[in-house]
Amino acid sequence: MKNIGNKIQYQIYSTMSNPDPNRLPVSYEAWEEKARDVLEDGPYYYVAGGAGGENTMKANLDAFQQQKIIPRMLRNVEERDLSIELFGQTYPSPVLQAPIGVQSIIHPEGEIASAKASAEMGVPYIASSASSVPMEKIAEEMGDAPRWFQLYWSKDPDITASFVRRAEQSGYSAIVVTLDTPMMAWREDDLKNVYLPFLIGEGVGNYFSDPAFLSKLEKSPKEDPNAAIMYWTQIFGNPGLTWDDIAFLREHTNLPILLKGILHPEDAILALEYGVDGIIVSNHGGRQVDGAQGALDALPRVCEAIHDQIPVLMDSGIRRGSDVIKALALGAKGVLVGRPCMYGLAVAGQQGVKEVLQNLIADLDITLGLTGHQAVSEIDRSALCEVKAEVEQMK
Ligand SMILES: Cc1cc2nc3c(=O)[nH]c(=O)nc-3n(C[C@H](O)[C@H](O)[C@H](O)COP(=O)(O)O)c2cc1C
Ligand SMILES: O=C(O)C(=O)c1ccccc1
Repeated sequence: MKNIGNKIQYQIYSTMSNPDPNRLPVSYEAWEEKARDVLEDGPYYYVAGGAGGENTMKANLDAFQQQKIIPRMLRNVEERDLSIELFGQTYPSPVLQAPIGVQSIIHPEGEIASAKASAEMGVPYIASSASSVPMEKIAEEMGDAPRWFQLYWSKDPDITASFVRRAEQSGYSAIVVTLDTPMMAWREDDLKNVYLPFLIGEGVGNYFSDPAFLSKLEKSPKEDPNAAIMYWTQIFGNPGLTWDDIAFLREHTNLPILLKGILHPEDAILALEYGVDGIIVSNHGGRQVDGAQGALDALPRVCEAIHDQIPVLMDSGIRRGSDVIKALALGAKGVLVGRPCMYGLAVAGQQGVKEVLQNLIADLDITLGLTGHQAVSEIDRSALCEVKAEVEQMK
């Protein structure tokens, strides 16, 4: 992805004499607005909404606004390198697609369209446990392109073990365990709209194709869909988990294990003690604990606790290239992008997701150069204004 930003800018400006009347949006805000036009209330608010009064959703964006970059000059930024290394693999940029379930409510091609867009860009796709289609189908469509599997740790250990085994067998190269969603949060929009996609059989593709899940049913999901959905609601989450359960996962996979949803530095230390391979600082896009700290604000203390022993990624609020720079400056090795891709999917399927990713990476590349960096690996705290930290110390 050398100098992708200049190439994309050139491509866009070269259409000046022949403008496309059906051009897709560029800014995050315009994608969201268009998605609002094409989606019904239920699915739109399911994606766009957050927990409670959406204070954490706002805190995620505010945290990025509060950090300021100080660009450096005269540093030869003609050639720029966006690539990163994680678990022995090189990825073309520090951007990954966040795991997002139930994408069939957003677009008929759902996860297949998003995964193929990822594959086109070489952007790792993190397939959700709650995907509309089985993980094997996503894998098949992606060929050799990089992909990770996100695990919702079921109350039934047989299903958990089976998911991990299936992910390994179908070429996923890391397991992301989401810890912040052992149950669905209080989401006021969904309660108002009386909208929960699983109750209409969406987002259960991995479960309805799982031998361990199916073996617990008296009748197949085809014969008795309601019974299958009811059983799903009983086994989906596992609020009883503790740190000691991490050993169970270790016994069942050799893949790198990342914990998603860490905000507290002491949990970061526990993650190290329990031997996981990476963590993802996240508040689930403000969809779980309303009032939780903005994810970017949680990042520095978590990184201090981790001390570079394992990679720290982050998500929740990444919208533009400068947001990626800020996250990397505060210690993240990479970032996950959630809602922006889903608005791309709603508006224009695979092409929409591809353009969202492409534009974000192009913006990142240009901003990298303009801030005086030749490579994302060079970015550190010195890229940011320390005013905020100084003010905090004075308090
Ligand atoms: C509609 C929707 C569904 C999601 N489903 C999952 C999921 O299945 N598993 C998971 O770990 N996170 C899920 N997330 C959270 C994302 O992985 C990610 O943490 C969040 O979207 C990042 O914030 P952003 O949307 O501000 O980029 C979901 C988010 C949205 C918006
Ligand atoms: O909606 C979500 O945020 C989410 O993580 C989820 C949980 C279960 C199934 C699908 C998505």
